[in-house]
Amino acid sequence: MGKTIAVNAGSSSLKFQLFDMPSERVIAKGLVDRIGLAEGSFTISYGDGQHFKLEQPFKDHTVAINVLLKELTGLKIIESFDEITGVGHRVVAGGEYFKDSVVIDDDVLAKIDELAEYAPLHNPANATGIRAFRKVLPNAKAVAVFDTSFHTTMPEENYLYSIPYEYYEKFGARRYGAHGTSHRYVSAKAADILGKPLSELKLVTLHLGAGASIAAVKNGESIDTSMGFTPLAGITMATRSGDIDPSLVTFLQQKLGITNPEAMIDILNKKSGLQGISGISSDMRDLENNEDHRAQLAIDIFVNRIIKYVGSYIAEMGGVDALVFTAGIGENDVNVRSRVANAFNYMGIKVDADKNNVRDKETVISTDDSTAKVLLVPTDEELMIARDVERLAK
Ligand SMILES: Nc1ncnc2c1ncn2[C@@H]1O[C@H](COP(=O)(O)OP(=O)(O)O)[C@@H](O)[C@H]1O
Ligand SMILES: CC(=O)OP(=O)(O)O
Ligand SMILES: [Mg+2]
Repeated sequence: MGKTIAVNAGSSSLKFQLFDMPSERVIAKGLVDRIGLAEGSFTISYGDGQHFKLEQPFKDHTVAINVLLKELTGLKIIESFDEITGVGHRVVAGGEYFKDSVVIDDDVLAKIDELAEYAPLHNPANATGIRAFRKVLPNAKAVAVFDTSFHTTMPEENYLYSIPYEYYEKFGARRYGAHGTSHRYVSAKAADILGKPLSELKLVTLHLGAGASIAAVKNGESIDTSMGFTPLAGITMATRSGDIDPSLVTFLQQKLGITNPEAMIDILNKKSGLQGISGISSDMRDLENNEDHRAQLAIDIFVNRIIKYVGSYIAEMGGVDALVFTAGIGENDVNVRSRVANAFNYMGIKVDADKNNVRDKETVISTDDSTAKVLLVPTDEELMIARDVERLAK
């Protein structure tokens, strides 16, 4: 019995939820945004709809965590740090080391550091978060929950690239995927909504946030997913290119006079995607209300890449029982959901326009006669993380 904090450290943000366990009651949740920039903000909601907001710069994750814990006691959300007995950390890349969540020790932390190249925007931030919490809460049980774990069931033919086999054996060069905790959560919820065992379902889960990925979940297992060796691959994202011809990397390096290959990968990670195509914004909300041709083109490309993956996963599984939309865009964007799902009208999948006119709510949005269900399931990675802390603390 105690309180568990689930931490989702991004490259420039820190999301968290504080749970009372094992009841799973959410005591507080919030976000530290724009870490490392001149203007940062910290918001927290707790109690019966109470809100707190602080605007100040956050130099790094350690500062963010210190402020977070100070405010939790200051606002009397907790009396003392000792009440927090568990800390669960989202870690994006677990490589081939981690098929499940683990209690964090020095060896685990060293491996998370070692895997920085497998998720350059995420693992270093995740490791910083782990170290900062260790300092402040040295007695709490710390657990790492990996985005890649859920995808370790992929068959060889889907996780291997068509490159010399020895590169996989020697260097671990393969597809690992990401967002697994979210794909796992929404798959289980989808089975509940459909009233059928997960072990008998063919699902395509669409995690469409700033980072975005699609998974083919067959009989409860991930059999394929759009992200690759790193979270740069797959569909178009907020600032990431998704799939491109790898020859473009060296071609553009030469054209742009870039000698450091990491600088080129940085462009593909941070200056591409919706931002790169539109030249306006990486945020779908800004693009939808903008009539500029390139804003609309960015959305068209985003939708087109999603449709290609969904179609290929339906073919790969030999059918589909449900398409499941989640994350920032998937939970809120009525247009993207209807454009993607209605692309499969030819096989009898249909979205009901009225039912689809919702945001952020667990619901069925397909017509009664649709040949597969279309679902909206808000994700909850933090709850899954807290549950794993509880499981491993025993
Ligand atoms: N009302 C909305 N309509 C369309 N897109 C939205 C809306 N609200 C949020 N989003 C999109 O969701 C994204 C953030 O999703 P989120 O799942 O929080 O991503 P991440 O965890 O990768 O930061 C934003 O970049 C924005 O494009
Ligand atoms: C893996 C990944 O892309 O995560 P996020 O969507 O949180 O950036
Ligand atoms: Mg996310």
